[in-house]
Amino acid sequence: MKPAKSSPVQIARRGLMLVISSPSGAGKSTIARTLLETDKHIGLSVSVTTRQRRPSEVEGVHYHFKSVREFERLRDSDALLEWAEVHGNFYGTPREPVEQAMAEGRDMLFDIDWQGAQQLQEKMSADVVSIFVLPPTMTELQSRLHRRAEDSEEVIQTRLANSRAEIAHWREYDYVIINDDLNTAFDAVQSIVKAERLRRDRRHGMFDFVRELLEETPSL
Ligand SMILES: Nc1ncnc2c1ncn2[C@@H]1O[C@H](COP(=O)(O)OP(=O)(O)OP(=O)(O)O)[C@@H](O)[C@H]1O
Ligand SMILES: Nc1nc2c(ncn2[C@@H]2O[C@H](COP(=O)(O)O)[C@@H](O)[C@H]2O)c(=O)[nH]1
Repeated sequence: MKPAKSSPVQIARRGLMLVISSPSGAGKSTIARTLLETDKHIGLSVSVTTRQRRPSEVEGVHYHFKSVREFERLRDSDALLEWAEVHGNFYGTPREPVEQAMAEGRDMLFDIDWQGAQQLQEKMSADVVSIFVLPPTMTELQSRLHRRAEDSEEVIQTRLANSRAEIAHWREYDYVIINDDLNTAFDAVQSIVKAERLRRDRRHGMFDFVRELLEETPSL
């Protein structure tokens, strides 16, 4: 006999944590921004940082800009889910908005480095899907940092010097994409999000089915 038709899902599906990392200038923030604009079902985890605000950045939208003292206070009171020193500044993910989003089944995007990705993977591996973005060439990476024209030459050189060590972590990610043509790279990210949501929804829907299956004829 076939099991009874499954009833509506009882347990809330947890949100997806989409982590995107790359060396500076490879284009992860551009891809992330496009995803946030086109997909209303994903929100951005707004990090705290001790870095200087760039001319184009808005407090509370791109980052919460903090002094080192304020950052240390947040870190030491366990208000950060993960944190790292990157290119000489501190960055961290506020814990509370993430835990709330996950519990409510809302998907979240994290534009964080490999150290942060490792920490989230250790703490919340079941919820994390990670993508590493590579530049097509190192020359193009350098050109993009210059064309962006948001950082001093000294900062650009520091970021370029750090890029090889960052790229060395590519294998730790679930997906790796090359951001040569932006549309192609963005399509790949959209496909990943779609597939991962489908996988989670299907697995989640199985909870009720399996429960009913096992309850169907208890004597068997
Ligand atoms: N596929 C692409 N082709 C050409 N330019 C690109 C492409 N993707 C992004 N860019 C440009 O490259 C520059 C760097 O991109 P972006 O700021 O997104 O990099 P990032 O990886 O987020 O860097 P960071 O880690 O420093 O924040 C920007 O000026 C952006 O417009
Ligand atoms: N571990 C974390 N890394 C973060 C976080 N927020 C941003 N970042 C990463 O820092 C570098 C530099 O960013 P930029 O905005 O100064 O160019 C980049 O790799 C970001 O992904 C965070 O909360 N935690």
